Amino acid sequence: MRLETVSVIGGGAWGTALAQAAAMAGRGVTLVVRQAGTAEAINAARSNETALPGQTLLPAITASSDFAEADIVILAVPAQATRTLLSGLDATLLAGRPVVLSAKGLETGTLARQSEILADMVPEALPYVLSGPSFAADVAAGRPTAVTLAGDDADATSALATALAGPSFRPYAADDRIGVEIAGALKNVYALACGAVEGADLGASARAALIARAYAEMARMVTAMGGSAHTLTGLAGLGDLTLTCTSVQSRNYQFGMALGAGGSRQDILASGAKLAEGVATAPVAAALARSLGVEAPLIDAVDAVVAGQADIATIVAGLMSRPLKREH
Ligand SMILES: NC(=O)c1ccc[n+]([C@@H]2O[C@H](COP(=O)([O-])OP(=O)(O)OC[C@H]3O[C@@H](n4cnc5c(N)ncnc54)[C@H](O)[C@@H]3O)[C@@H](O)[C@H]2O)c1
Ligand SMILES: O=P(O)(O)OC[C@H](O)CO
Repeated sequence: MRLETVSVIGGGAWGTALAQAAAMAGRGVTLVVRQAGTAEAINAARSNETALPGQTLLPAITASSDFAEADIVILAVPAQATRTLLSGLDATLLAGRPVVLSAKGLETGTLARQSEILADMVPEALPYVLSGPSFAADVAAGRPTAVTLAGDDADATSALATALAGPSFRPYAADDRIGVEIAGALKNVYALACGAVEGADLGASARAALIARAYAEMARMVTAMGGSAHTLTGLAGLGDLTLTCTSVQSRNYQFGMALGAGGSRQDILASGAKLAEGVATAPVAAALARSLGVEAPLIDAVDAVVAGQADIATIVAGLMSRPLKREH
């Protein structure tokens, strides 16, 4: 299959960074944004100053408000926007082509993973999931980054990984789309919790304990969903959980810090917080855990705090007084 040209749909931080990564890999790239004026501004400045300031875009990138035909399509809009986005695209331009899903979240209402949304909307597309520890600013600046790229056909996934790999961007091919998607969605929920630990000044020991118990909870969720817990030993699991749960640079972590300091979801959003996917995913993950019969006290805790149903002190007291049990 020809893998020369790439359309990245979504002109935010991540879409811009992935466009840059694809250009570094030698691909010809169209960065598809919603407004013609935005495309003109990006092309004129050779930079997407609103979404990813200070990054000069490579010459192989052209911004456009039209979705043109490409060998590889990368979707990089927020998880809650994927269905709307797909409903407005010409499905014939996606049929039989690799469509790389890069949003990290579960859909409100349907509880769907990103690739389930794609299967609903464009069943003829070939789904791939890209996830792992990767801040947009790092990727765009050419700092070393490694991610997981999961797809159903091993040879085709390796070929796609090769087409997107560059000197500073290293995709590892994998086959567990479910595990990778659940890991990417849940790490944002746990990053809210870890940020709250920092915001409430509960200490580095509490944060490390939280990360370890989050990993165990994530493994229960992935297994119940039909994925492999082994996937979590990789970049999309341990890698991204570590990055997002320990970095003030993470938007989910920042949102959690504000919650931990006593802010309400409404106030934090009103103060202009950046996209924090865990906020929408927490209640979906809690519903998913309930539907699967999976014990998920950490997801439930984040859900309760985000919904304003419990304060941090009450949540911590509740978690610390759960019946003692064996670790494994
Ligand atoms: N920023 C990162 O470091 C990073 C890294 C890995 C993954 N991600 C994931 O990428 C996804 C997008 O994040 P982001 O950082 O780019 O967010 P962002 O807020 O910077 O940008 C989101 C973009 O999506 C566009 N958009 C929203 N709804 C749309 C629609 N219906 N149609 C077309 N465009 C639409 C917005 O105009 C905006 O340009 C999230 O799921 C996030 O978890 C982000
Ligand atoms: O800034 P965040 O919290 O959305 O995290 C960005 C990436 O997902 C990190 O891998």
